[in-house]
Amino acid sequence: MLRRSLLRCGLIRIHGRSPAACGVDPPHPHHHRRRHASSTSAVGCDGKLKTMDDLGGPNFTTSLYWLFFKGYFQKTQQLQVEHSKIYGPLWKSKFGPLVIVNVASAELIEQVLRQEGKHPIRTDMPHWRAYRDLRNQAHGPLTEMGAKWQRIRSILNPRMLKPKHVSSYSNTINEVVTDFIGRLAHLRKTTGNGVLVNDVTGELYKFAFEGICAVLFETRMGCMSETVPEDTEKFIFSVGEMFKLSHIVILFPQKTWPYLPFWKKFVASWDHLFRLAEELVQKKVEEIQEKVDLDESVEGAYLTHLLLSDQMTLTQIMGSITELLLAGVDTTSNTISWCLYHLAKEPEIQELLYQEVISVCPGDKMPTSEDIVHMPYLKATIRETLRLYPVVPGNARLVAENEIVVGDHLFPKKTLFHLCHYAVSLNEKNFPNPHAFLPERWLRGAEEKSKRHPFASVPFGFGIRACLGRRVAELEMYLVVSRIMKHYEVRPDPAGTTVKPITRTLLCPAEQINLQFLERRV
Ligand code: HEM
Repeated sequence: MLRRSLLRCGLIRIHGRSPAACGVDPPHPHHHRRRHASSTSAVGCDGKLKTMDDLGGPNFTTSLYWLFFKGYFQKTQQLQVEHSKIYGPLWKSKFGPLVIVNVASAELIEQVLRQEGKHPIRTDMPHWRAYRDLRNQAHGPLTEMGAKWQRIRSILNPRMLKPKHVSSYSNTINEVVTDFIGRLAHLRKTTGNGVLVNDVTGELYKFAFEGICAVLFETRMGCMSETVPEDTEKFIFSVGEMFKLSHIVILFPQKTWPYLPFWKKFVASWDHLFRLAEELVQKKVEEIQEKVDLDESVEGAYLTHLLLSDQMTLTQIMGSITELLLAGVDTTSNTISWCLYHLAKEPEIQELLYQEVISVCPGDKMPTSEDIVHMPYLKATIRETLRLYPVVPGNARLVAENEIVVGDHLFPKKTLFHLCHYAVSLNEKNFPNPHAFLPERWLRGAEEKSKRHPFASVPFGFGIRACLGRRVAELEMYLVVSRIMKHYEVRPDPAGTTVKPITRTLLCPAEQINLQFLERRV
């Protein structure tokens, strides 16, 4: 039950594909013999396939012992590493009737991902869906499934992923970055003896929230000002509350939810999220209507496009926009926090970044997405951050419709896979000296890069259900990190605190990150 809840709160997918379509013949009833091995398979032509029963791994008691006695409950990313050392790249964890197959090698992860069906489905997320059913709200890209999910993605994808559209968000994001740099200056002066900024992750959370709202709603929320507007505070609080309660609600059987006190709070948090989204969408509708009435041309970015394109109802737009917002704040802000935390310890890397940024954008010139193309070291730095701290450290998939071959094992329908991205991207076979922060790994021509398995680090996922916000997130990260490097030399907290990662669905800093920002003398 507990593990099921952890997985449900994570990123579970259900996908199906006919055996022929995924290059796997139907198994022989007695001898599971594979005829068309996939390109990455370790099984020879005559190799007999093993079954789930042949797979090793901890039983329920052992798993509980690791989680609660050995203290890995909040370090499940590290549990991937420890268990893969004991059991190898493929093992099963049993939680009562629930069996999870852990996959911890780049080759095997590729095999699972390449057998993805036409409509991969994330976990049924019954608690999130139950709220939407209760309030007649629409599902968005995170919670929708099947053909309906595909339709949503086909509408949302172009303006989120196509480079020409994404680059048009540079100015909007740069405005938010300008305000963030101003906020850093203010915090240093008022609370940090002229240099220190406390809780950089919290500040970056507001930055990421403001940035994604500016892109999605084309509206500034005021998170960068000294006093954050009450409605915005409440929105941020409701997101946190909803995520926190999600973990609790899912522990109980669905039929008991209406009687649970925290179910009411959970519903109230969602109500607030949808209410604010509704207000913002409504405001935009009125703005557009006014312009239309005055015969003025209507220009705008994401939301305006969705409203004008008429492909979704207002309710559907709200459902999708709310979910984009939920997926797009903690992920980006945690990654930028980790990046700055590491850079603070690496003055030489900062110097290289600084030189790169000022050579492409001298003086007051703000970087655009076209400028970023000429900043390979910046891109490599963000990429290395995502390797060392994959915000989604483990991604799960439930193969619902057909049997699946992974390595030399044949798994039955409805097998739940847990893809151990953290263990793989920190394995020295894939990345020598894996704990070192080495952006060079990602530079074109790096010898190591050319030999590396393409699935050794896939921080945004892979395939048709991969991250919808990847391009926007990258742009936000490039713009904010490059401009911080231009203005400041970042140094560690003088208190010398070491911050370790923990898993709260996402990979988060276990403690507050405080950093010094020393003004660059130009
Ligand atoms: C550093 C930032 C980010 C990282 C590392 C990240 C990573 C991921 C990962 C690993 C997935 C699951 C992919 C899979 O299952 O294969 C995902 C899904 C998703 N992400 Fe992101 N993400 C980030 C930022 C964003 C942003 C800014 C947005 C919104 C604008 C966003 C929206 C989504 C959505 C909607 C999904 C679900 C897609 C679907 O199920 O169709 N993400 N993300």
